[in-house]
Amino acid sequence: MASSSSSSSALYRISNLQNHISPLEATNKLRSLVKISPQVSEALSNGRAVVALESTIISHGMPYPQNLQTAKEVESIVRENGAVPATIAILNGVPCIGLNEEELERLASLGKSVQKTAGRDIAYVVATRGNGATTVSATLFFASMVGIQVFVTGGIGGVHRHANQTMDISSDLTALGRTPIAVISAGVKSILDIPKTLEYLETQEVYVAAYKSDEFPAFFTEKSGCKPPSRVDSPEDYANKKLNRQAGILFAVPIPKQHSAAGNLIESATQRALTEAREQNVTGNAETPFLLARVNELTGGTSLAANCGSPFSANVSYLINLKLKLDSGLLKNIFLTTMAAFTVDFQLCFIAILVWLFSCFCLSAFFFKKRKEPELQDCNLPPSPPSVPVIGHLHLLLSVPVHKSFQKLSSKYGPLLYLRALTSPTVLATKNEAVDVGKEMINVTNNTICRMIMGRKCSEENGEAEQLRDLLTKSLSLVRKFLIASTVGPLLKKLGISLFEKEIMEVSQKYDELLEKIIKEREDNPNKKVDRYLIDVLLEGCADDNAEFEISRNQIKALLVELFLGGIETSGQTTSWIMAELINHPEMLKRLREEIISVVGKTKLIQETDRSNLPYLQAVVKELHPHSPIVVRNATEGCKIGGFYIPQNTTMIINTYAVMRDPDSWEEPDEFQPERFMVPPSKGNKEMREQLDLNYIPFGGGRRGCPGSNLGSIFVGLAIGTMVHCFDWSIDGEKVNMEEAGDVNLSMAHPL
Ligand code: HEM
Repeated sequence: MASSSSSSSALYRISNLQNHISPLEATNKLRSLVKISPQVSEALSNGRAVVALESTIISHGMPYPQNLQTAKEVESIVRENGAVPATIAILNGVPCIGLNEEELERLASLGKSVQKTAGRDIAYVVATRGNGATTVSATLFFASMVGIQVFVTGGIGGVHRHANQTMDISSDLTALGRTPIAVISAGVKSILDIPKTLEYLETQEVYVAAYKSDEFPAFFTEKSGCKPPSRVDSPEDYANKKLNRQAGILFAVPIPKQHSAAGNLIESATQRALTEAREQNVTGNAETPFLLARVNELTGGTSLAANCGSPFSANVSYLINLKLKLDSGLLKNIFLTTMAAFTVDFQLCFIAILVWLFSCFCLSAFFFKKRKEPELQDCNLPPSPPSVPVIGHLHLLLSVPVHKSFQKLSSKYGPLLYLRALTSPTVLATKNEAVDVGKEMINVTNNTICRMIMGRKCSEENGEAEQLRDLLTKSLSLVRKFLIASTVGPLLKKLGISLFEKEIMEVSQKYDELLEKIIKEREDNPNKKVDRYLIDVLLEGCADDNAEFEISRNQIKALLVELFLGGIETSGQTTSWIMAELINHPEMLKRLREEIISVVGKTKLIQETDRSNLPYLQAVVKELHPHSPIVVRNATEGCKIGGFYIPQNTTMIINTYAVMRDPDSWEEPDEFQPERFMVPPSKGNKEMREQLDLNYIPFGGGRRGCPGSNLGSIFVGLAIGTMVHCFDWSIDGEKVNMEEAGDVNLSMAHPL
């Protein structure tokens, strides 16, 4: 059953990492942490059939809510066949065998922010209390641990085509070799090396049989050209194969006839992509991403999946449908990242530190006299909500989503709040800060930013794009940590605790490797004098002792990281929110489209120069959801704000979210009303326009305000304009779900 009380401590969980070294001990310890659903538990003790299901296909296979619907459909087919489904996943560090509706919904809606968890990752995800979607190898591990004997999955991994150079062999195969479970799958995809996969399974002593076929199926097609070691024709046959061995059994069930047409289409696209890869000499690690992307392009991704999504049949063939449906979804290549999992992990570590600090403080309060701060005693500090002894208001700073809890406090105590995290003072200023921003936001994609900086995009094919996205997600998860660290960090540093150093070092090392590669490529570019981008100018400055500016190689890298971080996620999220609002307000979408058509026409694409003639487009873009709900400043010296005294070294948290939703400043602040920004530039409205500018702070403000706001406004206007101009939009259900993910960046809880 669920974890013991001690297991809720992060340190305890982290100590579990050592079990990685000793798998047997790990298995025993993990068993005590596993949560088995009442249905699965009852079925196992009564000897009823239980079918294990993996969860990576839910989190990474399709977008929400399609994935939820499919997961439920699959479970109900298992039930219809008289067995109990046990979908396996790790939630908040607890391995769950069998998910209830709520858990399934959560997993599905978290999507790709859940860590894809193979066997080797289990200890890490559990120890850091993360959310993990189990792959074949991890599902095998948990299923066998609790005594489940059958596992149905879409497909298993295999030996990659260039494994002789790359050693890329899926751990699914070794896991099968050591786990005595019957795995039913649709075979192995032809982008893998099927003959070598079968060889490897033989080495692992895995019994392999094709179901009612003399050929081993290739996932999308009935035939792969490879002969399976054996064949089974009925469940009885299967039962006869179920010997008491220590290795797994793999049953490969060919795609059902009714789906073979769609399967053949995917297969022929795969074959074409393989030929192209050979022609273009794409090999090694670059080959699989190249093939997946190319097959996606050639098949149109989801349209094919929809064709394959017909009702599941009553026997094991349902898994083929599932496979097809999910895998086509996978090919869609949608990368949705949120920071939810990281938040959880961070909070846990922090709680552990807190417990320790609490003890230290109790002792110090007992043994040492409190230092007085006479200079503050007569000061008119801002109002302060009740605090908890020793930790002060730290619990408020850690609450999620922090901007909403601050907004509530401000509505009760006023625009300026004095908070104390341990001993560090913090001021929340939530009103009318003078800022000089207010330009529309823009969708600056990863590619656009990279192209502007270095003249080429980070390529999907060689994995660079994925690498960059991964680094951005990790960096953004560190942002929240930095926010907290900026309030309590100096104190902890004094106590010899360095927060997140290891994590920061890892991320920065990976950035360094990626950027070093890009910089070298630019340095070796023979056309660099003609074909000049930002990076070339910076590199020239670095190499030239007499240049107008001085910049080191490391500083160039830091600047590029800053631009990636500042421009990519912000623009992407902002665009999603705006588009979601427009879809929920079809009359506004219609008005915007009419404006664009009247200026641009129906046959041309919207250009940068059209923007000034599109006031409604500009207003729509301005009516955004602020991507960074809080920005932070530090008072380097004591000062007065709004009549209150702010002591030196106070961290000031500006709640842009609350300012942008302040009912004293905005009429109906929670409503999407682009019209509020359509104030005619006549003299009479000057004051009104100035007031609007003062209240409008989604780009922060002052010297550290966003330097990319202007640049962004050009491209994002174009992105929104183009999407509205060129496409019809419709969604499942009546409205887009506008729930906010509770995090430091305002992302959609249910990505559009
Ligand atoms: C819709 C798009 C964007 C939004 C909502 C946004 C928002 C913000 C916010 C709120 C800040 C913090 C400001 C403060 O502390 O006062 C910031 C900082 C920054 N932004 Fe943006 N930004 C966007 C686009 C861009 C783009 C396109 C770039 C450049 C390519 C960029 C580069 C930066 C940088 C480098 C900083 C750090 C500035 C500093 O610390 O001095 N941003 N952004």
